[in-house]
Amino acid sequence: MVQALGLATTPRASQDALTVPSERGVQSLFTDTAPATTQQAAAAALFFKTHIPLKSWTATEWRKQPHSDTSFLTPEVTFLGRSNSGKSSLLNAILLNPTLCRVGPKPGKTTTMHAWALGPHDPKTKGARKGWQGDIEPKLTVLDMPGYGHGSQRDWGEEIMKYLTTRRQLRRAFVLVNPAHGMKKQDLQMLELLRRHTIPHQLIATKCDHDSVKRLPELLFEIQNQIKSHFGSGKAGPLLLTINDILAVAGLGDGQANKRVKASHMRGLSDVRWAVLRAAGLEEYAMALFANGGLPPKKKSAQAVQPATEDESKDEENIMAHPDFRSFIPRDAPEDGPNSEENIRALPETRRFTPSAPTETRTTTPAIQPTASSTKAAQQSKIRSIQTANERRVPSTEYPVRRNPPTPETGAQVSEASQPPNIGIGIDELMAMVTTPEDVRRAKDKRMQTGGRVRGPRASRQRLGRT
Ligand SMILES: Nc1nc2c(ncn2[C@@H]2O[C@H](COP(=O)(O)OP(=O)(O)OP(=O)(O)O)[C@@H](O)[C@H]2O)c(=O)[nH]1
Ligand SMILES: [Mg+2]
Repeated sequence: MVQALGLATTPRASQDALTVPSERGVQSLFTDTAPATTQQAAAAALFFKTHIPLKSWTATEWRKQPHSDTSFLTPEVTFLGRSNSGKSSLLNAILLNPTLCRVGPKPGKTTTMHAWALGPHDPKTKGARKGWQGDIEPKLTVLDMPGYGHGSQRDWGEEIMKYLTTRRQLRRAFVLVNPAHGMKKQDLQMLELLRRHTIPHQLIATKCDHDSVKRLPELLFEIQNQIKSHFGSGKAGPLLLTINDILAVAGLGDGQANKRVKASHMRGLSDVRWAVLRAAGLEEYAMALFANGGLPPKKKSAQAVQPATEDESKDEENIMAHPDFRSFIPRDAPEDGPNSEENIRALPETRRFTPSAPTETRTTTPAIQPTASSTKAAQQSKIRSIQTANERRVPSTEYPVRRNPPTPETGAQVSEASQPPNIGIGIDELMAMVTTPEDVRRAKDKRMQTGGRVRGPRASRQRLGRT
């Protein structure tokens, strides 16, 4: 059962086929999702090594993608955070390409959304890769976002708000926070927004290599306390489970743009990579890829795609058997062995995680039976559509699933536990988070009046007595 609960009981194999840089220096604290085992870390590293990022879209192009496009189904994860929190650096590090996203010491380096589609194509020809049987389909899209807060663009709020609230294939938003600065107002507002729209999210503490690293546990507790005191324990309680784990990364930048950072200085990347794969539902794929020595995992035969059984609709049992069962343990679960099955079963019913009501597809869509197709390509696409349809039948129970409001046609209801708390935040509030160049200039003026040092032409003019 321990394994079924997703605990990291697998001893670290000393002789793994693929070795990954030692990244365990900074441990993730508060992990309800078990940290990646050595094998999982290696599988994740192999996935990002074999799936090369290609620019998929930028800025507002996401709106133009037709729904029939295959990219519509490609899972997406995004990286959010204040300007200069290290989003682009983290992306470069996990995607193993130090020059992919522009990085700079000044806030506001990234000015628009960039989406990278990760597919198993040849990086030179961008076509099919040898040994991959022509498969170039992107498996995952990762997004680099402009930062909010100081130094950001005025149009940040509106566009990204629209993206976040309407993008259906968005599987998880990683919110990056510098623990030395703690949770700022904008970060808490961002969490409110994510909760309100039940967008799965997870915190990542960045730049943990600085002096702050010695005080890291203390700083992370502080972050957790800030979140707790901000949200309280009311109706938002169950949703607190979505940010149970704070991952920590370090050594991803040195203050100089595009300078290669030594891999040995990086910490915590494995856990982030694994979390990305988990968010996109690619763990099995990555492990199969790893087991297959970096070649495409063997596809399941059409027969292997079974229709959902009646048992699968029993949510309670599904949750118990779910490898991420630990994610559902409420924060204030009994202290003594909180992850033991007895303790979880001992929790009152109301305290257990209740999954949302069945999706419209589970009740209305019959399981799709595969049929023989004439061509291989047609067969493969058929299998894919069956898998997708069947996957939709049982929604992910790890995080509250975002869905449309219940419609009179389908009658689908959203259970109370998954109802977003009624926290008011809209475009206006988000716009207020954004600092304009005027704001920055005004802040500089203020600092000058109060005797603060200001750099730049105005300061030089002042020094030369020309003002
Ligand atoms: N020391 C240290 N510096 C880091 C780390 N990660 C990023 N940096 C530095 O922090 C600065 C900002 O990094 P970016 O990746 O550009 O930050 P960003 O969040 O993308 O910033 P915007 O694009 O402005 O929103 C750069 O100078 C990086 O070199 C880290 O883990 N440790
Ligand atoms: Mg950036």
